[in-house]
Amino acid sequence: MARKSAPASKTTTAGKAAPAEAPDARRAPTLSSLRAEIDRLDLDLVTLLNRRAEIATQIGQIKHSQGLEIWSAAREDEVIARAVAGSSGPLPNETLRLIFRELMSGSRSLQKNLRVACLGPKYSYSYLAAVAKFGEAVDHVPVGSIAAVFEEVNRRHVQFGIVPLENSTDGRIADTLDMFIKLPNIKIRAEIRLRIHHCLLGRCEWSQVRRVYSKSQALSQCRNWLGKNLPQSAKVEVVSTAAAAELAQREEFAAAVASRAAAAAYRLNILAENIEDQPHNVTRFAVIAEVAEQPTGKDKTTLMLRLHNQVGSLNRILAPFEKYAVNLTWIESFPVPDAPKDTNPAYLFFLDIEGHVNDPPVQKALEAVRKKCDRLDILGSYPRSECIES
Ligand SMILES: O=C(O)C(=O)C[C@]1(C(=O)O)C=C[C@@H](O)C=C1
Repeated sequence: MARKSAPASKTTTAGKAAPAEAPDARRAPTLSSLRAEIDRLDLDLVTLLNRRAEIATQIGQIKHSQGLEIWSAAREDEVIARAVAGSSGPLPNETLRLIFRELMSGSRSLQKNLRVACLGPKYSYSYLAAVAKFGEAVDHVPVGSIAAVFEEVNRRHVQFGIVPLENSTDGRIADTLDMFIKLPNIKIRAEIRLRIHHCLLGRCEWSQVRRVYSKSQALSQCRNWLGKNLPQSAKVEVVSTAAAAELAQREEFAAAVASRAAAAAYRLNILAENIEDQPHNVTRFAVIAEVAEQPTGKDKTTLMLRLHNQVGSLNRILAPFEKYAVNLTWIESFPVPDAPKDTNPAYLFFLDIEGHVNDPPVQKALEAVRKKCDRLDILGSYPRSECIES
């Protein structure tokens, strides 16, 4: 347990006079006395951390015996929220969040070694989102495309995948929505709302940059900045921001728009930071898996609907949500990929609603919606999440 520092009063609670203070106790703490105190606290922490890990292992055994999943997004959010609420500083909340994330990542890995796929290479924003949700103690499996993340989950090569759903500046990520159409059995298990700060990375001087590599969305999120500050350079789209950083590492007069973490990983200089046009630039990622999530009490649900190609069909499917007071938080239309070309294009709609599919008002609304559309897929109910820094 944490030891307390020397008492301020010389009188004990029992009213007896305390023994005279040793001369050195009155002196200001020294570097070595403070370090000795930290050494003692660290040993106490190690004991507590191991005790916690033992309990998490027992929980893992119970989960195995009951066929329950090891990872619980809702429980992990709850543990972090409780730690932050119980803190009176001076550690910043973000630091506490990172410590508890790694603590749970470590205790989870004692229960089971999880594999998590994301769009790579390492230090892409998808990779940063994966680390933000699962910590470092999982096998991160960076793959070459969003489609490959879905395939890895579908073939059970990994338990979870991380895919971007939408960006606050740039809108929906078509490659992800397209894969939900192809593999509607894949479920959303959690969301990660990651604040995205882009940097310009390179080996040369800013004035020498001839080409700027990045993922299309990142180039688009920095369009004004790039137009103003690097008007002469060619903008070249590549598969991910981390792939762009790799290229900027190899080419002398190239730069990449990528994360600060990518700068360190690919040994690049940060030529400029926070170059995103909108200061509030957030990407929402989905954690995808084969199995759906249990209700947590503060959930949302993502739906995919195919409408009849008729007047008023969108209106008809929205009415039940109003009737049963189910709040709608996102709506995106997407042309049906396999629709015949000679007719008006048919549209799929992606919708987020508040609540879990097991909640009675959501059930009633969905029962009514199902009767009014061609097809309804429930892509998942999962806990709503806070925005976190990248
Ligand atoms: O509470 C649990 O279910 C645990 O398995 C323990 C624990 C933790 O370390 O706190 C670990 C993994 C889960 O994802 C959530 C929490």
